[in-house]
Amino acid sequence: MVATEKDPREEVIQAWYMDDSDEDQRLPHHREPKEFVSLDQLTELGVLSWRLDADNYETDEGLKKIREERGYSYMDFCEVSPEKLPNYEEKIKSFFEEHLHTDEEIRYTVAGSGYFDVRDRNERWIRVWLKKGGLIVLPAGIYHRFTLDTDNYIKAMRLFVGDPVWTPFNRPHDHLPARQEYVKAFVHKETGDHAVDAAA
Ligand SMILES: CSCCC(=O)/C(O)=C/O
Ligand SMILES: [Fe+2]
Repeated sequence: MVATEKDPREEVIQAWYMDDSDEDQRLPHHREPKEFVSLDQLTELGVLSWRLDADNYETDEGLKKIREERGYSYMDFCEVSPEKLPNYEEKIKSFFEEHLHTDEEIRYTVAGSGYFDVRDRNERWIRVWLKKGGLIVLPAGIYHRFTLDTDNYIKAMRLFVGDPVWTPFNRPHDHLPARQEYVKAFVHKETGDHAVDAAA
């Protein structure tokens, strides 16, 4: 892609640093002034992203290629809304608890939208807004959480390598190998000639 062309992913995936307010978790929570985070910055944290054709996911060659290359053999759908999700209040509360998984969390929005919040290297929350057509991979070991936005609806495809394990490990779970590997690969990694870490 030429530098002046807009990245098509940005139409369905946007990210920004969050404010510190306790208002409704479904609000955007932009800082003042707004502080956007690029998809390249997300990649630096291990968060990968694609834009796909959500109206044709059954036949989409782009999705097929990602699944083949990354070994995503398992697929199902998770619909989150007050009407569709059993035990909605309990589930939405647990999705918004800061947690990690010992495997990647792969979510592809085929309808609606929602916020996946991830911690950066300095423990600041980045809000990642995933709309229809956006696919993200959160790496194993990254602390994150999920909430609906004010439209109150998402239908997400969930992908996994082999039999799925959805277990959330609520923070703190720093001793888990998945967390230690994440920290080594993305928090304490060498960038240029100096190490960047949370204490910097
Ligand atoms: C839209 S998928 C529901 C959220 C979820 O599965 C999860 O693990 C969030 O971290
Ligand atoms: Fe999760």
